[in-house]
Amino acid sequence: MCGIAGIVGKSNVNQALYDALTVLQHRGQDAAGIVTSHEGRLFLRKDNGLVRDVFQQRHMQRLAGRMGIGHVRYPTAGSSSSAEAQPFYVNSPYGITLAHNGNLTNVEQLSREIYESDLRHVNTTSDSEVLLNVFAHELASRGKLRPTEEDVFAAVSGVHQRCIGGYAVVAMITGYGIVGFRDPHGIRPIVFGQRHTDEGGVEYMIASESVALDVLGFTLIRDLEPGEAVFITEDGRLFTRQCAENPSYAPCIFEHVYLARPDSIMDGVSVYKARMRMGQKLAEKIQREWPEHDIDVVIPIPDTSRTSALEMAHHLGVKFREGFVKNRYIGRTFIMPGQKERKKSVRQKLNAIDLEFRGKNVMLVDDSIVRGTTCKQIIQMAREAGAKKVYFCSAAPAVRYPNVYGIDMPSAHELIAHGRSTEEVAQLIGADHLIYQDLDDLIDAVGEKSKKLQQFDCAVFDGKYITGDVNDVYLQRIEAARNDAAKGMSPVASAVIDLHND
Ligand SMILES: O=P(O)(O)OC[C@H]1O[C@H](OP(=O)(O)OP(=O)(O)O)[C@H](O)[C@@H]1O
Ligand SMILES: NC(=O)CC[C@H](N)C(=O)O
Ligand SMILES: [Mg+2]
Repeated sequence: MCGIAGIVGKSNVNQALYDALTVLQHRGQDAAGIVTSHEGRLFLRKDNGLVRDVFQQRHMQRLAGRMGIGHVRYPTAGSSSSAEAQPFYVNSPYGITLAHNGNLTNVEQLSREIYESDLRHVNTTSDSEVLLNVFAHELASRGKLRPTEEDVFAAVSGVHQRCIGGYAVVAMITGYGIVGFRDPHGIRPIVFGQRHTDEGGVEYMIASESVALDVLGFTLIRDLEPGEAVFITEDGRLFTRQCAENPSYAPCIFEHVYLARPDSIMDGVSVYKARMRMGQKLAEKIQREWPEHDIDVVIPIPDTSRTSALEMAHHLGVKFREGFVKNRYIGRTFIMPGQKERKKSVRQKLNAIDLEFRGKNVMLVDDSIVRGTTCKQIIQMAREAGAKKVYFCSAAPAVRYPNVYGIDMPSAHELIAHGRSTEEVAQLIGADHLIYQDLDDLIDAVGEKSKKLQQFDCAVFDGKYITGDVNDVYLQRIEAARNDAAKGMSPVASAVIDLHND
């Protein structure tokens, strides 16, 4: 998951895009970028680092223009080199820049096609640069000097026919406008909204999560449907079109578990409320399967599990206490690139308040257990703080299978629950008792109040990949290419062939 944003405004959009990326920072901490367009010229700034580190005042001053797009990156393909920071650029046709959240599963075939049939050159190993070239080729093949919305939507249909995987995209066509589109299963999220300027004009924004619209004073119009595209012209006219032949809703359920901010509304569902229902269902499971429990206190593992832990404690009728204090200057550990960094960060990030643990049977609650980095250390910290018994609860089911649609979990063997029973995981992490949410309960927690959400991409829990093209051979290939050890090898840095960027 990365964060994407695009704005067509009535005055310079650089500051608004910067603010939007700051709000979306939880979706990617590795690199950030913004490109704006002014009188047919593009202005780009992108690099590795957090938003606040990448953009200095001199960069902001250069980013002139009333429309632009931005990106915060968490790599799932290629390398984490700054050459793969987004947005990406191609000069033909029109000058197109693109920012992508997701991951393509047929990128090897597409790369071949781009070179052999489309006669295009791609200079990095990023799937997003491939996606940009597919879109550019489809738009070029319309053969128009001045593209209309019909041409843009036809190009998106071409992308849907060729690309497989998860993708939520914003792309800027220099001199024409900004297009946003979503893959035909709606795996990755994307919304759009509007705000009125004091002069009575309307500005439009496209973003990964509604919280970015909220914070910038835009009102949410709606989510893009799976397969749908929205095109906003530079002069502020908005068009939408369904561009896929057989679209179906199967959004990634992990957005609700961990990725998204709780104050976002996704596909009509409040992430906050979905997490509360996860907590309630966990409490019901404990009451059902362990009615004689002796839990003295429920303690969340900050940050993401707070919402479900509070609700779980309430429904269990057990005290809720904040037993861990989080260092507000440390970001999310799960989306850090290497295991060494992740491990170190847990200790730096969380510290126990001993008096909440001493002599008690504590139930620690996290939103999920993925590699087990967090829970192993946290359980040890709880014991060191004097807990009598340490129980552990996960608001998501066991993560047993890789993700291939935009979350960096490529290697089954790095997942602590892969091929292991709940008891085996409990032993490995050192818990006296471990409880996972049932998948049906998670699905109900997210979808029960929604008519359109009957299906989700739950591949990390059940191994069923919604795009139908993911088999063992593919999984072995990405595991070999992207496991932690492989990523740790020094990458052959791609040269930056790009717009001026300093
Ligand atoms: O089993 P693991 O591999 O450790 O992954 C799971 C943990 O990682 C995430 O926390 P993170 O620190 O990324 O973010 P948060 O502050 O939003 O909870 C998640 O909330 C779990 O705590
Ligand atoms: N997490 C994402 O959405 C990543 C987007 C893209 N696959 C990249 O690696 O840059
Ligand atoms: Mg966490």
